[in-house]
Amino acid sequence: MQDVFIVDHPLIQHKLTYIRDRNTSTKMFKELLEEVSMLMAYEITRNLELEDTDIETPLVPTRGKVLGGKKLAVVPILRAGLGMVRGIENLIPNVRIGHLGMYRDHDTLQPVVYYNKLPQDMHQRDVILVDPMLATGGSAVIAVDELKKAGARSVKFMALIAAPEGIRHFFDHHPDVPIYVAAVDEKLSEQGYILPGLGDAGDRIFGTR
Ligand SMILES: O=P(O)(O)OC[C@H]1O[C@H](OP(=O)(O)OP(=O)(O)O)[C@H](O)[C@@H]1O
Ligand SMILES: O=c1cc[nH]c(=O)[nH]1
Ligand SMILES: [Mg+2]
Repeated sequence: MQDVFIVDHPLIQHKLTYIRDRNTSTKMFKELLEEVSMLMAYEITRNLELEDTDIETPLVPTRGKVLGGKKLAVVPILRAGLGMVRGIENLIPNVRIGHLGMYRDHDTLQPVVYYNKLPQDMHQRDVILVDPMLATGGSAVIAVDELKKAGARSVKFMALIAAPEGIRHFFDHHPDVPIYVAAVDEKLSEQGYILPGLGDAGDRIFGTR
């Protein structure tokens, strides 16, 4: 399949420009990332199943639609993925949250997994995996490996910015998992940073540099 959906609503493009800007404060960075995540989640959840339900308005009985029984989970890749969770929770307050902790080794750029806590009933859940950055794609590939190992019913990957190299690497391993991004940037730097990108997402969210 190899589907890449670029969610480039004008509001998202506007906010993304300020997210990229090095002069944007930690507070604004977090708020903007949350807002963009909510807007992207609106698009990702477009095909959620609905079922009929009978209710009464103050005037007459009627039939309405509510979300069907399909179970969802949001799984952020720590740390930076945490910055995208609240925006999704604003739309789906009861969504279950799993956590996958990993960081890129600075020299090898290989992901190192340090934490895995997923809902027990993953085989019943459709998962939205979130991480702002898809750079070499190494972290996302390992994360989807973990989700598939846990039996996830389906997986969608939502990132803010992707590098073309990362998209290719991701689909080499998981062609069945669609990618949703706000932007596909030009390329990776020699140090494995996305260009033009936004710098180190985790450091900018948590103010660690
Ligand atoms: O596609 P890749 O080349 O694997 O790079 C992307 C990963 O790098 C960043 O995390 P980082 O390793 O900086 O950890 P952090 O979130 O704790 O800062 C980012 O949030 C992704 O998880
Ligand atoms: O540009 C990049 C690449 C990997 N991780 C980041 O946070 N930023
Ligand atoms: Mg980081």
